[in-house]
Amino acid sequence: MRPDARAWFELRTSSAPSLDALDLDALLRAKRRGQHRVSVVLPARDEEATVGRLVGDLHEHWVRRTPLVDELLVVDSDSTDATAAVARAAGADVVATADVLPCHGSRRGKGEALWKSLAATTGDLVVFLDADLLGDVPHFVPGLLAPLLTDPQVDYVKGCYTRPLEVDGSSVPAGGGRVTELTARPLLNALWPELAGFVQPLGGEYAGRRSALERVPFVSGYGVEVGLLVDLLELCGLAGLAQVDLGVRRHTSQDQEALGRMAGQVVSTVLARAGRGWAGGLLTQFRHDGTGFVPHSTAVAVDERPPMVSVPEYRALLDVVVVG
Ligand SMILES: O=c1ccn([C@@H]2O[C@H](COP(=O)(O)OP(=O)(O)O)[C@@H](O)[C@H]2O)c(=O)[nH]1
Ligand SMILES: O=C(O)[C@@H](COP(=O)(O)O)O[C@H]1O[C@H](CO)[C@@H](O)[C@H](O)[C@H]1O
Repeated sequence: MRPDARAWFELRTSSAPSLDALDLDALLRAKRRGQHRVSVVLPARDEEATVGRLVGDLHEHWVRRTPLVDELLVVDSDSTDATAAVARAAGADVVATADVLPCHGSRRGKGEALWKSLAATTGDLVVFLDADLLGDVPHFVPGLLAPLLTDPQVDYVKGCYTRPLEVDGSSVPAGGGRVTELTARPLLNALWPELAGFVQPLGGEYAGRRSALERVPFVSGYGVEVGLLVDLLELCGLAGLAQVDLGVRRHTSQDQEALGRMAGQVVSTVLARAGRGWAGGLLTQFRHDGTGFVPHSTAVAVDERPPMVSVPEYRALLDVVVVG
């Protein structure tokens, strides 16, 4: 690592305490002192199998028992299953991506759900968690919030963790984060070496100040995490970014072909931010049909939404919230 990345890694990497070691009173005092409002957002597409337990845990710990979270929102991203009903029954508010800022239409992708969530929440601190997380993860929320509640210089916090890989229902202790290890990390080291200290640049668990999040574009698909990292580096500087060790992160994994398409979106975003671009924006992959290889192409061109602060309807919403 370059000296600046190494210095950042030493200074801005912290560890989240376990739930029983957490000083909840101190956290709540910091929240009150800063007059903070906390929104937790779960983007979800077809997550009925996992979203209920996850939302139930979060609601029990951080809404019912301890008022750390003021809004718990699941953004239903074109689900075809019972994600919305399961999430609502477990205690979350639920909104369909298409129903937020409808005048701006609706695009496919995780980043679209995250962008729209800014117009569907009111917290000055926003926590994002994937909805396919497995295991006990309530400590992720205070872990991600702590740097924002205690250090005014920090605007954005990424979770980091070890990443087992779920294969055919069984879990192997390492091997997760395939796009991170095989695509994002080499590219970021090459093009933004100051970001080399991020352990999980693509991780789906992160938190930020609304004042920063609303000033950067949101890539509509899976390029959203790498896009946010590069754009927030520019907006906030490396000193404004932090990471917190959350322990272990397990989630439902996709197959290699799907991750190839995800990697295509990540590469497309990196090339766009590096001032290059992907001519044609098409990724060609191959399947074998028993007699020969069959090519099939997927569009991976970057599609992104502008900084939310530039959207008139969003500013009108904030005026209402401020006045109201
Ligand atoms: O179009 C999409 C794709 C994904 N997701 C959600 O974004 C999170 C991460 O997506 P996924 O699990 O597909 O990625 P992985 O974790 O496998 O990298 C999950 O909560 C998905 O339900 C979403 O809201 N809209
Ligand atoms: O980190 C990664 O390599 C990918 C794939 O993880 P796995 O190999 O399925 O554990 O997962 C992340 O990347 C996506 C794109 O940034 C994020 O949207 C996901 O939340 C995150 O899980």
